[in-house]
Amino acid sequence: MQSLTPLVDLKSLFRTAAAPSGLGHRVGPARYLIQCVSRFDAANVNANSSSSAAQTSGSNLGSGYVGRARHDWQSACAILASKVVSQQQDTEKSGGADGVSAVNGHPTLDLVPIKEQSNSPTPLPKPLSIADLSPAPMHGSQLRVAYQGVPGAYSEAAAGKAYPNCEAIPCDQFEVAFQAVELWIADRAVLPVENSLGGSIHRNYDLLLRHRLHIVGEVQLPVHHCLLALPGVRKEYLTRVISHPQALSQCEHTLTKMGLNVAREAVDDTAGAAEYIAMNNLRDTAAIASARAAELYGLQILADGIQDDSGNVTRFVMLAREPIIPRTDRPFKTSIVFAHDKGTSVLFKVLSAFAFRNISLTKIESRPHRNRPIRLVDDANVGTAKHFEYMFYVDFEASMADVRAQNALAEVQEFTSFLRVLGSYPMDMTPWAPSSTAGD
Ligand SMILES: O=C(O)C(=O)C[C@]1(C(=O)O)C=C[C@@H](O)C=C1
Repeated sequence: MQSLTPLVDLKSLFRTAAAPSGLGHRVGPARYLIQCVSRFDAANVNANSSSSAAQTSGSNLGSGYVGRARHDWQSACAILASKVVSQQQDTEKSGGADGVSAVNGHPTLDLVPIKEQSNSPTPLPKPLSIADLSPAPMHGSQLRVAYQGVPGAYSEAAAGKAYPNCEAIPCDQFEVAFQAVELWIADRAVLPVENSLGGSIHRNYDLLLRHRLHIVGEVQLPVHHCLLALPGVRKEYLTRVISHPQALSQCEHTLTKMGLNVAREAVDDTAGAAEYIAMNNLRDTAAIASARAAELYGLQILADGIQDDSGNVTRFVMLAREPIIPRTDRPFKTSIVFAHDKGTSVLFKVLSAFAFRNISLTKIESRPHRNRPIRLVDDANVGTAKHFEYMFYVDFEASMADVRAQNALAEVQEFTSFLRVLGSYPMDMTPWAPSSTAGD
């Protein structure tokens, strides 16, 4: 009888996110979570109770975030990120990490590692209590989901679609959203990776590789853009349109057709553009953003549905510290990234490993190989050729629990010098209808 052995060491292909670095040896993740999350919770509750929460349908993403809570969260994230670095440096310098004072002039969170008991020469280890093990009291039952942008951003809507009852946590950069999950401040991150008109969001491909989070799901969000301005502002007054670069590129033709040949300026996110206009009372500037952003920041909708195509969809991935267990009872997708020392010549072989097994690829992306961007080739003695080096990202339609996918990856492993499974996760199969455009 033939014995079936797994062809790929699945464990080695999935890499797990580590506990917060620099703190792990003194404060375990659970204790770390108690200290930082409970502070933020207090700030959040205060802010939420003092502002009226405009609820999004199907989720509890309210405007309560707009005021203090968001500011608190964003400074908390910045402080936290710099604190981890400064703690690491302090620990390295002094061989110990006692108190941590203000960072960048901000008042700090209480993230000080637990001190040894000074009156006991040989402190006994303290038994774990149930409180050490259960993060539930700080979290409530709500999942905390980090996204890039401010309330009203499409990423916030994507977080609500992915996790309908979540507490959405705005982050000012993609990198901060990754760190929020790694540092146990958020449970998940929801980040855009590609848009049907604008293409890939390269930054997130690079960050997926740099960080150790796992893709645990995907959501596709129809993106319906509006042109927003202060009440009373007319199209003729505009000298500038601001938005996220993806949103600007998704509306380029429509803006031109509308006669808006004014300056385009890129900002961090669509809703942030709307907020900026409102905060600075800009009567010559319009933002491309969602109708929810108009509502949150008190702007009027000058034009509705200005995306160049009615089928404007952005695909987001959900990220977690742990992978999910792949299944075969529903359609799954798997995302991998690979490279080879001998450059792009292996690409055909890798792709054929999937073709042979009738596994469809849904996406292929290449990014510069940051560790070794250029390879010098000098085989003809006529100067030195320079080859650019790439990392290849491939999504394919199969679960890692499917033996076809395991065999394909075993083969891919033979052809590559680096291979990592970024995640195996359920495909977003929600029925979808194109949204209307300004021309309809
Ligand atoms: O700016 C926002 O609202 C975002 O959520 C970001 C983002 C993106 O990065 O592509 C998300 C969806 C749209 O495609 C436009 C912008």
